[in-house]
Amino acid sequence: MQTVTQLSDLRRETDALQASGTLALVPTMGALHEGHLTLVREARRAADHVAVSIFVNPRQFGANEDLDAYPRQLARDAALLEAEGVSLLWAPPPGEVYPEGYATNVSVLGVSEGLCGANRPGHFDGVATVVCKLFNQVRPDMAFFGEKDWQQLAVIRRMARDLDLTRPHVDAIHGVAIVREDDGLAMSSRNAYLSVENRAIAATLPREMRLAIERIGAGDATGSVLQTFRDRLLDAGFDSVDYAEIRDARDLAPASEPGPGDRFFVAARIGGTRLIDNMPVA
Ligand SMILES: Nc1ncnc2c1ncn2[C@@H]1O[C@H](COP(=O)(O)OP(=O)(O)OP(=O)(O)O)[C@@H](O)[C@H]1O
Ligand SMILES: CC(C)(CO)[C@@H](O)C(=O)[O-]
Ligand code: BAL
Repeated sequence: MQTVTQLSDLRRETDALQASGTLALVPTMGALHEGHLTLVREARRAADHVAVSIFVNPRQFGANEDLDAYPRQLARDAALLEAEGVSLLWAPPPGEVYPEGYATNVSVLGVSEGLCGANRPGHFDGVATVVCKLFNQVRPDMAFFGEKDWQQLAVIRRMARDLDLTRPHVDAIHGVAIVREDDGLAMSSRNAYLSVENRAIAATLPREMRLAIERIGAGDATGSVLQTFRDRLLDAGFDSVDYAEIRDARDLAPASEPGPGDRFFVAARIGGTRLIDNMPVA
């Protein structure tokens, strides 16, 4: 595996890889876990070569968010990726991605609004901007993202479609199902922030989501199911629920009568850590 940190070295490496087959990109912010490694394995199955980027992107963190605290463990991550047969690790410093004078923003309307977009103003501009840059830097044939960040995936697909991206083309942007811990909690680098006590409470999130979906399936009124869901998370020990909403899985439009094709989206906070999850309604 080649580790590259400078743009001036990147093109040589990606050209060499693409001379002998297809190239898949897996963008990450590092602190890798089984969720990321599942993306890498799917990418390896689909392409001849896999590139992984590790970049903690300052532009997608709000002023009061955890940019400084975000876990950085490049040597450990590099060893994990090497063991998975990754060909290229692209790990630029912030100044390489946003040099002095950098002034361009990619903003995707519609799907960026609501859900995480409402709680984290500017977050999806930061995501769209850096993913657009990563695509142009690496020019992969395909890219892999996790469905844990479902709204992010919708934003990236919308951007690729709207900007007529070809490397990768929108049809080559793949979503990978959420990888969960044994107790159902969606894997996330931020789970490492949880105390032992809060980690146990965190598992009530997917459990309560399944219960709520069952009640909706049984015909209970959605409004009262969602209110009970919020109350039960707070009773379990969560500090707050940022949102608990059912939306169309594709365009994220609010669903008035939940049914097939809709998903349940939740963000909730515990001990200062913000957890997100989503599941199909039917
Ligand atoms: N549990 C998971 N299952 C599937 N994909 C995942 C999972 N966790 C992360 N990913 C995907 O890995 C990619 C990189 O995500 P990122 O590095 O932000 O990790 P993360 O665990 O989501 O971190 P964070 O705690 O910051 O949300 C994204 O496409 C994300 O959706
Ligand atoms: C896609 C991404 C790597 C862009 O910084 C990030 O949002 C993430 O890790 O999901
Ligand atoms: N996993 C999405 C990246 C973020 O929360 O900033």
